[in-house]
Amino acid sequence: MLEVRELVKHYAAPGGETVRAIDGVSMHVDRGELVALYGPSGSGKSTLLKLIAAMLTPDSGAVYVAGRNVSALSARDAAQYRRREMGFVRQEIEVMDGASALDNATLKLLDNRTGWRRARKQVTPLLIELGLKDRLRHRAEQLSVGERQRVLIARALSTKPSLVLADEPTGSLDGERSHEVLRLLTRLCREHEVAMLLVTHDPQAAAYATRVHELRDGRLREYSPERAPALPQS
Ligand SMILES: Nc1ncnc2c1ncn2[C@@H]1O[C@H](COP(=O)(O)OP(=O)(O)OP(=O)(O)O)[C@@H](O)[C@H]1O
Repeated sequence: MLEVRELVKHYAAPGGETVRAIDGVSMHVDRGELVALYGPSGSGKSTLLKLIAAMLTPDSGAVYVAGRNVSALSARDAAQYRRREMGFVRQEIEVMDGASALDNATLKLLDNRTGWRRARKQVTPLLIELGLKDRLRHRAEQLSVGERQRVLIARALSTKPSLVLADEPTGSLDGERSHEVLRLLTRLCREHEVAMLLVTHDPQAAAYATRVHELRDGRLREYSPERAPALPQS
C-alpha cells in the first residue's frame, strides 16, 4: 500500500552546510499493518511524514501509495491526495474549541465537499465505535485529552483513507490512555484495512506494531529496544 523507495531529502543550512534529513530511506506498510517509527529529536521523522504526505518533494527516490507515485503529483493533486486518500492524526490541539465532538469529526468530510447532514451521518458510527456515543454533542473543550484524540482519529478515518499517518498520537496521554488509543488504532487499522505509520516516542507502541523501525540521522536502523525509552514499571 505505502512504499517508500530510496528516499533522499537534504536541506541547505545556514553557513553552506547540508542537513541530510532523510538519507536513503526505503520501507513499506501494507493494508491492515501498523508500523511504528521511533527516532530521537532531529532524526528526520517530520521530514519523512511530509514527504509521504506529498507536502515536500524528495531530492531523489519516491513515495508510492497504492502504486501511484505521490512524489510526482502537482500541488493540486497532492492536496486532493491528502484530503481523500490519506488521514493524518496529530496532536489533539487540532480539535476546534467551541464546536461539538460530532462537528469536529466532520471537518475533513466537509473539506471534501460532503454535505453537512451526510457528513454527520457518516462520522456518527465511527465516533460510537471509538467509544464517544455519550459525547457527540459535547463541545471540544468539555472533552478529555484522550477523547479529543479519538475525535481526531474519527476525523482522519472519516474519508475512508487507505493510508493513515499518526504523529505522536499518544504524546499527551498517560500510560493507560495511551494503551487504549494504541489498542484502538491497531483494531481500526485491521478492521478498516488501513496502512498506518505511527511516529512515536512511546515505548508501549512497539507491542502493538506489526513492525518497528528506528530512524537515526535520516537513515533507518534496526530497532533496538535498549535504545528506546524505558517502559514504566507496572
Ligand atoms: N526547512 C529546513 N531547513 C533546514 N534544516 C531543516 C529544515 N527542516 C528540518 N531541518 C533539519 O533536518 C533535520 C530533521 O528534522 P525533522 O524535523 O525531520 O526531525 P524530527 O525527527 O521530526 O524532530 P523532532 O522529533 O524534534 O520534531 C533536523 O536536523 C532539522 O534541524
